[in-house]
Amino acid sequence: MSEAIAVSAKIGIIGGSGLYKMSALTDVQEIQIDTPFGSPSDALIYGKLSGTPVVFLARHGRSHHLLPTEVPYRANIYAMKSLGVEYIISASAVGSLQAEAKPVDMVIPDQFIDRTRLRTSTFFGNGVVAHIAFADPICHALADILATTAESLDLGETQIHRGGTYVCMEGPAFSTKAESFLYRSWGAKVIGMTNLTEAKLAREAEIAYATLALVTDYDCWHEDHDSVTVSMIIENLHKNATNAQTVIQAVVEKLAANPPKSEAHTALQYAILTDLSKVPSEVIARLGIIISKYLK
Ligand SMILES: CSC[C@H]1O[C@H](OP(=O)(O)O)[C@H](O)[C@@H]1O
Ligand SMILES: Nc1ncnc2[nH]cnc12
Repeated sequence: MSEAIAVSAKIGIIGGSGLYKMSALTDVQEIQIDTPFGSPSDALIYGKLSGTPVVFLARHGRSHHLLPTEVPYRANIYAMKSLGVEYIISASAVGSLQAEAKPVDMVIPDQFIDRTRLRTSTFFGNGVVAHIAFADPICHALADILATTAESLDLGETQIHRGGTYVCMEGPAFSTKAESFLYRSWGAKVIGMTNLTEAKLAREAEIAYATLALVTDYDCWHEDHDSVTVSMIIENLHKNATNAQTVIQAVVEKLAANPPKSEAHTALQYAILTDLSKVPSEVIARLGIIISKYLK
């Protein structure tokens, strides 16, 4: 179970492939948290960005030892919630499915398609049924701040693309050409392996969530890029990581000055179908802070 936690932060940052720390953090503390859903990917790193408290988590661990399937998504989101997080900025490496989004560009997606098969993407079950609305899986207000901020900065050759669909595949192998062409025919913009699962759990936890997707490659559909390789991705990730941190720090400043309202913050209000007074106390205890505000 979580111990008493001395720090809190309203803004969480989840760093994906290539973003294992935020260099500009000050007053840094490592926080080990245990949750009813197991241990997070790594210690949560509490610190201040431009004076604002934030908490950072490396999605695959700081040494990148977790496959996308192995990431403990529920523990990660629960741990963020237990520190008081209300907004999560996710930074993620993606392949581009459209020519206009070129490697080193940034995309702020607004939709997902689920191609995962091996993950638990809900806190509910075991006697408590809830169905969150997920038609708009990304917090518009947070995504708008991400896009507006990124557009206002000089990021060199990096261009910003507002909106687009992120296909979330299981991995760890990259797509076949047939799959890549299929996703293009669906009009999807980018492909990755992590963000849909995280966005669903964040919504259940009533945390606003948006993604800064960092384009590292053209997947395998592009005639000039026959297949995706990790070395190609890493090279572009290094170029992207500095820009991503610049954008995130500026976004944190805006969020701190003017935290937006988000529909995510009341996502469970009409979602829980079960009569919670009939649910065994151990089941309620496991859901803990996810549902505590709905217990009379
Ligand atoms: C290193 S390429 C594949 C890997 O990168 C992305 O990770 P993340 O979303 O955590 O940045 C992608 O989803 C795969 O997990
Ligand atoms: N082409 C790709 N497919 C899936 N995940 C990715 N992450 C970065 N590039 C990717």
